[in-house]
Order: sequence, then C-alpha cells, then structure tokens
Amino acid sequence: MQHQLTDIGERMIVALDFSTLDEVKKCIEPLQGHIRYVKVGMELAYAEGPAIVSFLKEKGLKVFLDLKVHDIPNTAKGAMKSLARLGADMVNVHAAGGVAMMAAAREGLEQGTAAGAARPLLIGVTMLTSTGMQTMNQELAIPGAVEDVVVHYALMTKQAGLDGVVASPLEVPMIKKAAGDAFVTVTPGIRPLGADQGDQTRITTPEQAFRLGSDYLVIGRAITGAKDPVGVWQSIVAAVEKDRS
Ligand SMILES: O=c1ccn([C@@H]2O[C@H](COP(=O)(O)O)[C@@H](O)[C@H]2O)c(=O)[nH]1
Repeated sequence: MQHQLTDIGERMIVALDFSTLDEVKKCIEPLQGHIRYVKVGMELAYAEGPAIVSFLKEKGLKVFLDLKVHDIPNTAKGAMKSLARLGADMVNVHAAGGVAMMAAAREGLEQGTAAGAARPLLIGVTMLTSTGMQTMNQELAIPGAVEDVVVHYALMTKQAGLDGVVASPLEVPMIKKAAGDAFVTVTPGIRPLGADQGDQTRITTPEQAFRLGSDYLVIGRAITGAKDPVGVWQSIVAAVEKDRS
C-alpha cells in the first residue's frame, strides 16, 4: 500500500489511553480538524464501554478498537461477532493465538458485520513493541531474532485470512517482502525526536516509520501527554512532509 502525502492524517492513529470520557473530550477537542483516526484500548473500553466507539464515530473520527482478543477459537469467534456490531473501523487479535483462532475470529467478524456494512479491518498483533530480544528469548522462551518471529507471525496471520499486522516499523520492510505490499502494517512504538521512550523498545520516529513503509502509525503519549498536543501533531506532520519532499 503506497501512502500519499495527503493521507498522512488518516494514517496516524492517536491512541486515547485514558480512563474517562471527560479526559477523552479534553484531549480531542483541540485536535478536532487535525486528527482523523483514534485508537481505543483496553483502559478506555473497559471504563466507558461500547458507547465510546459511537461517541468517537459521531465526532467524525475513524476508530481502531485495540482489544487484542486472545482465546480459544470458539471464544475468539464469539468476541469478534459481538465487536463487529460496535462500528469500529479496525479490530485485532493476538497472532500468538494461532492460525485456527485467527481464522475463527475472522469468521465471527464476518458473521457479525451487518449486511451492506463494511467489515472492519482485522489485524494480528505480532510481538508487542515493548518486547525486546532478551525478553522474548529468555522470559517468553522464544528463540531467534525478533524480526524473524514477527515475520513468522505475519505469515500465520496472512494464512488465517486477516488483513495485516501490528508490529514495529523496524520490521515493516521484512513483513512487506514476505507477505506482500497490500498486507497492512499498523505500527506503534513511534517516538518523535527527543520524546521519552517510556516502556517501548522497538521504536522509530514518525518520518522513519513512513520511510520504512508503515501503512498506519499509532502515536499515543507523545501527543496526548504533551502540553501542546496540536503543536506536536503539527510538528510531526511537518517533519514527515519535509522528509518526503
Ligand atoms: O505492540 C504493540 C501493540 C499495541 N500498542 C499500543 O499502542 C499505543 C502506543 O502508545 P505510546 O504512548 O505511543 O507508546 C498504546 O496504546 C499501546 O497499547 C503498542 O504500543 N505496541
């Protein structure tokens, strides 16, 4: 998927990691007119329930509902059938649940999507961007290089009929080479120059992420935790445009 400069706004997903609707309103109000796509994670979804998706959709925003379903195939299928009714544009599962689980999730999503409505994109999470090689090798007991495991998970995800994966931008070139350019890559672990790395391990700047071929960037605290979120948003867009010119 070749991104156009005009698409930058729709390709940068702002992670709304808050626990109340008031915090969400306070965050998005000044960003309205700039941002086009937001992410609702577990913190917000568990606190505010499904109504948060319709609230954001009514504001004209696209919604990635990041609940990372990971269970036995039958349960994952049922979860996706229910999630399909909420109106999100993108949902996800953990690829570590395996091909059968991911295929069942896709079936559930298709069954739950209303006739005539677009099915949300279904994305598999590969290795969390907070996980480094040492953690993966020693704690998770998965040998090898992170990139190789991510590509393996991406191929499993493709085999199950999903639309793409969550990974670090660092792995995008290898994923695209193995799974094809149309296979969607959604990449957290984004840190503008000088931003605090926090708990993320496999990071790049927004410019690097686009240069590496990421289709969607997920950016949370660098924007939502800033004193001037609109200023940070505008400086990211400017840096990406400069890098592409
Ligand atoms: O591998 C993953 C999967 C999901 N995330 C989510 O993305 C955002 C990143 O937020 P930052 O504040 O920009 O670090 C967050 O909601 C995570 O749950 C991820 O980081 N890595």
